[in-house]
Amino acid sequence: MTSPPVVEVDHATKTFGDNLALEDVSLTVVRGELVGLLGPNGAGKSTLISLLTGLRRPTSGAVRVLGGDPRDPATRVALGTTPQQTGLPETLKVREVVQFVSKHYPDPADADELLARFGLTDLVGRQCGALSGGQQRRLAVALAMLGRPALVLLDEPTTGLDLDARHTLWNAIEAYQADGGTVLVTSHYLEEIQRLAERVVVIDHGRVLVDDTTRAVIDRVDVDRVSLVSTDERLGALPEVMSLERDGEEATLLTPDADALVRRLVTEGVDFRRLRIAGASLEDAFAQLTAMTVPGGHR
Ligand SMILES: Nc1ncnc2c1ncn2[C@@H]1O[C@H](COP(=O)(O)OP(=O)(O)OP(=O)(O)O)[C@@H](O)[C@H]1O
Repeated sequence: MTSPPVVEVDHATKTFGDNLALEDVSLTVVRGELVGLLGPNGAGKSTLISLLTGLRRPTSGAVRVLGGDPRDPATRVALGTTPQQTGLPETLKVREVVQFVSKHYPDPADADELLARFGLTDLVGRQCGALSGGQQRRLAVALAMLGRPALVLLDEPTTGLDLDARHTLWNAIEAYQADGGTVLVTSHYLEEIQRLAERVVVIDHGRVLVDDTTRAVIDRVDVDRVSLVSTDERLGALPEVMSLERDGEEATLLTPDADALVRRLVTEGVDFRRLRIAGASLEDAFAQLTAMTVPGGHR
């Protein structure tokens, strides 16, 4: 018998009064996938996650996690989650919270190993209220993985973290996936999703715009990113330039044809130095995809 997908969202719609937060969303995630869930503010990401954690019920359609109803405790025991806001008991020590959470699961992970993975070993005797925001965030994600869940849902896990703490988290998330875990992660840091996720689901105005491999999503945008140092006023008006951002003398522009742009710079006698050309990023793809939608969910 084949096991059911880890996540199955089947034509799910969620309304809050007149507000259509999700419209006819369908999504399947199988074991071992690490999927990035992207969308602008208010797109419906947190609503979708709340359906998967069983905190909310779809207005119509169905949501199943490991073949079961996520509102059923027997299903939820296989689910780890980190909400956007971290709420840890202030006066409990890290060790105590870990023991407490651990007791809720039939086959918890080795706590020492998990804490080491998240760089928290030296903090086990510290009260949660005395942890920095970044340490609390790391602990929250570690707790989400403590019960050896088949699926973890991470809503903005690295918001507010410094680069070191983000790297620690990324490595821990990858280690969890390497152990066979399945991850659905939202983030406003698109370079993070580009690094972690093999697959990206973009939602906007409550609808799935794109569901594809990260590589394929990036390849949809046929643009190059060109950076150079130049004060020339004509840059933004060149026909090969789609968009231009300036940071002092540093200019970053998007172009559909970097070769043609470079030829143009030379023939027009534009003064420039430190020219660098890179392919499009997930951020470029995301900007282009979501710019194509208008409020109301029409494409
Ligand atoms: N409890 C609620 N009552 C009424 N409307 C809600 C409720 N929760 C969410 N919404 C609305 O549903 C839509 C989707 O919101 P949601 O929080 O899912 O978006 P999001 O993609 O997670 O946004 P963000 O990136 O800002 O967290 C928004 O229009 C929001 O205002």
